[in-house]
Amino acid sequence: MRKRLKMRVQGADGACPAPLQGFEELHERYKCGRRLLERMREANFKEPTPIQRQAVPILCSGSELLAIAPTGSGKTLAFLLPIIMKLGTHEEGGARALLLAPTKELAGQSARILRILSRGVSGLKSCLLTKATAGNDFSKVDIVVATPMRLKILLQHDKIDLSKVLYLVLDEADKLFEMGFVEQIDAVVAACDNKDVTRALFSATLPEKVEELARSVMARPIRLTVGERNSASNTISQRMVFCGHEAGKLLALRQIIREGIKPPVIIFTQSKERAKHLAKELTGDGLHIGLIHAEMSDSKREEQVDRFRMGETWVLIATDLMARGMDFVGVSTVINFDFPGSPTSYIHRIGRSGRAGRPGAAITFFTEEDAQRGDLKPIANVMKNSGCEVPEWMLNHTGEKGLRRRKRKDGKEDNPRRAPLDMPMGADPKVYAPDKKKRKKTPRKKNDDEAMPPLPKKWKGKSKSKEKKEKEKK
Ligand SMILES: Nc1ncnc2c1ncn2[C@@H]1O[C@H](COP(=O)(O)OP(=O)(O)OP(=O)(O)O)[C@@H](O)[C@H]1O
Repeated sequence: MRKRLKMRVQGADGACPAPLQGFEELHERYKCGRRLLERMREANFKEPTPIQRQAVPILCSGSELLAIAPTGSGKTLAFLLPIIMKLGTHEEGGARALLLAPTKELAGQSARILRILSRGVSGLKSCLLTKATAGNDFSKVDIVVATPMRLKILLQHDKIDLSKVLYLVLDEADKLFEMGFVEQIDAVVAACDNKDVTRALFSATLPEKVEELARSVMARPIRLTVGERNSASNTISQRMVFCGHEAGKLLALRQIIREGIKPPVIIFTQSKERAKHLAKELTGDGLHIGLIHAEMSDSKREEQVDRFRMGETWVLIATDLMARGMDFVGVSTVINFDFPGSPTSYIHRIGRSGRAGRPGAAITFFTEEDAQRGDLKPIANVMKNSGCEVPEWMLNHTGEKGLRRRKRKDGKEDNPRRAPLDMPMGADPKVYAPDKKKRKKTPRKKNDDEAMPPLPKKWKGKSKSKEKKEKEKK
């Protein structure tokens, strides 16, 4: 079965459990309750996807796991099922499973699926860590879903005990291990110090360097790969559209819309400024436009996600904030209005369509400057590897000396300077492009999740560890 489903297992020393034939087998093999199986059927999960067939038995057997499978291939259920099955029923005394995700939206989405699956099934209590829930009593919760920064601050204030955690899952693991998050991840991994903890890392992409880092927090994991490493889902048809210069992009977009495009659609820009500008340009075109970026308040972001999910908005203009993990049913097309900064970013952005085996489409705009920066070749290679036709010149085009995109020291993607969307045709982009040096800097948080609320008054008392020490003294 592994060969047929393009699954590869490494590091198991011949001890990898057999893949599942079907969900029913979970009852015989792992005593999965009938109600959970029923709930899955109700949710239309009839047959396991390849990653679920193999990852669920690995996690149920207690092995640590590094799982890499394409976008939209069902990784969420692959880590939620073993947790729900293994934790059984509600217990007080501290969280026994912890899910980490890089964005609030993704954490919220996983928490939502967890609630749907476990409601009325096991009595397990889960909590999504947000500003509003940060003061909760986590000793009464079985499963915590969080972003790393928020959790690290709770740990620093001694407001959560992770020593009972038996399952630690890092979703979109490569993003979590990017510079900026490493310190928080280290703190969380160190706090999950139960000797029986099982750690699992999931993503659609795992660059080799990041894999080394990821392995440093695990003990002899099994490495499971489904499909080709670092490739796009093969249900997405992909094409690039040449727009000349920045000014040509709006024209190209309106042309595509005029030709008829089926909603829902997601359009990615490289920055919140450009997302806002594009939304303004398209308002009045008769489209139902949504907009989401990291500068918005939590409630606004939530509202935008909900409206898009319910079909109230047809076109969601977004930054890379929405590129990871978000699952909107039936997104027909993803448009990369601004060229993605890396193949990883490309794979995740376009992976918002073509999910759960459905067909999807991705259109990527490029300008002469994108080609000069040498950005085309890596993306063209991803397209070719997933079976799309790509012109030969793109696969060989390495950009122009002196104009190539520079790599930042911290490994993060650097956004190139782009002329504004409303620049007149034929105008000199250098005149219109904002000068980086002169651009007014607004004070920015290191990353979005650092917006931690001040400690509620009731926390200002003794920390748990201080209380413990005092008790021990007595
Ligand atoms: N066994 C199944 N049968 C049918 N649909 C499924 C099954 N498992 C998951 N799905 C559906 O597939 C879609 C994608 O699942 P999920 O969000 O878990 O993908 P993913 O692999 O985590 O993607 P990404 O890499 O983008 O985060 C969801 O809509 C989910 O409901």
